[in-house]
Amino acid sequence: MQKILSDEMLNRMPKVLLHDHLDGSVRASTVVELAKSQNYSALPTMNADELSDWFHRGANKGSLPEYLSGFVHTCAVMQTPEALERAAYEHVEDCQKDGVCYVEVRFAPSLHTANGMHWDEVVNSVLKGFDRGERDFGITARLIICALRHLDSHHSEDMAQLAVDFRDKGVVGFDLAGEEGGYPPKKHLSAFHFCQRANFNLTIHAGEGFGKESIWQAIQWCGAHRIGHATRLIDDMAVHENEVIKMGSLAQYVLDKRIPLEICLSSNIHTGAAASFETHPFKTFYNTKFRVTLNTDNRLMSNTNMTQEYQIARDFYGFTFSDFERISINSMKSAFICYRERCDLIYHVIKPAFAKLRDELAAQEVPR
Ligand SMILES: O=c1[nH]cnc2c1ncn2[C@@H]1O[C@H](CO)[C@@H](O)[C@H]1O
Ligand SMILES: [Zn+2]
Repeated sequence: MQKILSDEMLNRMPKVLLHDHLDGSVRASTVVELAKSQNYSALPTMNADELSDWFHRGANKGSLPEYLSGFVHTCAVMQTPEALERAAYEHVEDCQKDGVCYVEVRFAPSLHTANGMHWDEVVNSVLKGFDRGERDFGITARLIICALRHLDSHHSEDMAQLAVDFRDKGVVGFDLAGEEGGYPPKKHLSAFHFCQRANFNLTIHAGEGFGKESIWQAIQWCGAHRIGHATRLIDDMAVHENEVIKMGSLAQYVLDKRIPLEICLSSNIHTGAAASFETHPFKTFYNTKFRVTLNTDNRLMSNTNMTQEYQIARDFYGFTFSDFERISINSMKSAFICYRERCDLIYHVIKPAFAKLRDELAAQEVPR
């Protein structure tokens, strides 16, 4: 019989988080403290709980541009090396408390130069926070650098170069983020080609605020190895009674090449990429054997964490212990660290922890 998976057990499952924005996940209390110390007076409230609600209300309007509007404030208070290091350090701590064993955090360095920091200093400060966090909390944190899709191709080329420059210091990938409609990834081809020639990792936000064409461009023009969100990939499939009965060539390609999809359930509801958890295509993707991963996107704006995303998978899609183990392992397989490190984490961290939890579950009294 199916055992009940408690929230506490979901929290303790070793989770792998591949899509999590630094500037969308900073603690509300930290935003308030930084604002006070920096005399930043534009926050709507100086009360951390109210601020947290305010961010979430602003994000939960069913549109990506509205969702993104709150980032002005988090970025405004992260303009010094100390503030960035603190946010990065706390990020690792929060992930560890959430049962995450490996996290790839992303952010856009160009949003942190308002007070004159150079990109190198920006990136170094975040990596310093991760280093300290890794030592104190015993989990692994790596960085992905985002270019912003509404800026020009010189900007994305600079960010691609920056990411590759830091490849041996903790940066593992390059991404394109920001408003999707009207800003196709193809506009930043030179940055992606630069990364490809450097044998570097690429993920691209696509199929969230725009349709499947954006996913197609991200993969076939830009060479993305993973897709951020990919929600609208469902538009390339004919579904009847929850079964995929026909697939277009793009969906078939994504399935056959095992391209990982960085699914962000709560965030998708907030931005309007999906209307509800019930109608979200995640379960269809999972049942059809797409390489899906579960992610938070923005823990502050979407008022979530990994345990909560796992709760949603349990409550709305009937996920079992084995499903969660598969998701954690598949996510780790999809990470941007090297193969040996991925295997190490799978065989020495994830599998043993799931084995222990499985024993605990087996020891639970079975109702007669
Ligand atoms: O769901 C999203 N879709 C697209 N862009 C996003 C999303 N969440 C955050 N950002 C954008 O990425 C930047 C760097 O972290 C953020 O400042 C925000 O503008
Ligand atoms: Zn994102």
